Amino acid sequence: MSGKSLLLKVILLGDGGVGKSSLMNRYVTNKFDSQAFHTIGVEFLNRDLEVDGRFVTLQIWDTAGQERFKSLRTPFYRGADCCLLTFSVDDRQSFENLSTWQQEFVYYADVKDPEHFPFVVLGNKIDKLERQVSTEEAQIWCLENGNYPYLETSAKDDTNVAVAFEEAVRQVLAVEEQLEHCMLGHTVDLHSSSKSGSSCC
Ligand SMILES: Nc1nc2c(ncn2[C@@H]2O[C@H](COP(=O)(O)OP(=O)(O)OP(=O)(O)O)[C@@H](O)[C@H]2O)c(=O)[nH]1
Ligand SMILES: [Mg+2]
Repeated sequence: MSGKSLLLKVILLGDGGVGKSSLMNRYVTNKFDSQAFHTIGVEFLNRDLEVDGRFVTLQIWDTAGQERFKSLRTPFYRGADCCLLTFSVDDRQSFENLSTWQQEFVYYADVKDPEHFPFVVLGNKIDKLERQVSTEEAQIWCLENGNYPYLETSAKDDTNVAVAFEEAVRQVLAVEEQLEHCMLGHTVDLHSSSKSGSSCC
């Protein structure tokens, strides 16, 4: 087990009102406000956690989903280690906008290798009785758009909230491990006469 704490920046994106601030506040302060105000620009909170023996400080960046705040949020995308694409299961439009959010993130964060970037998709407000998006179609979207993990959450009931942030950490650590593995592979190649090497990078 490594004693060093890793600082990871995760960013919550998605339409206004889907529950991004509520998820962050539930996770960090264990509070829920049924009449939360829209976010203006960005806010962030930190939380320390341990995942699979690694100590991590999670820096959670909560962004304003409303279109009029676009120029206030996009400068903060750079340097994010993971992006949580969030929609609300009772709001079909917020689900249909996931691709737009994904593209906006890749563009403004200047992601060099979008295919391997760790996105996690969250379907929030599963405590609501009337859904407009089924679990199956959300899973299909995730499968077809990059094989992203999909989690259904409720910031109100505290369902899967910690699991969602832990999954974000796992995704980042998995990419990091893959990179380390590739670098090791290349080191071995330098001393090898064989042309066959690791192809994972
Ligand atoms: N029933 C239910 N309501 C929720 C849940 N999460 C958030 N809400 C409510 O939905 C509304 C919007 O939540 P916010 O967390 O402010 O949404 P947001 O995504 O941060 O919105 P912007 O800041 O405008 O981007 C608030 O009234 C919350 O109380 C949830 O899991 N279940
Ligand atoms: Mg907000």
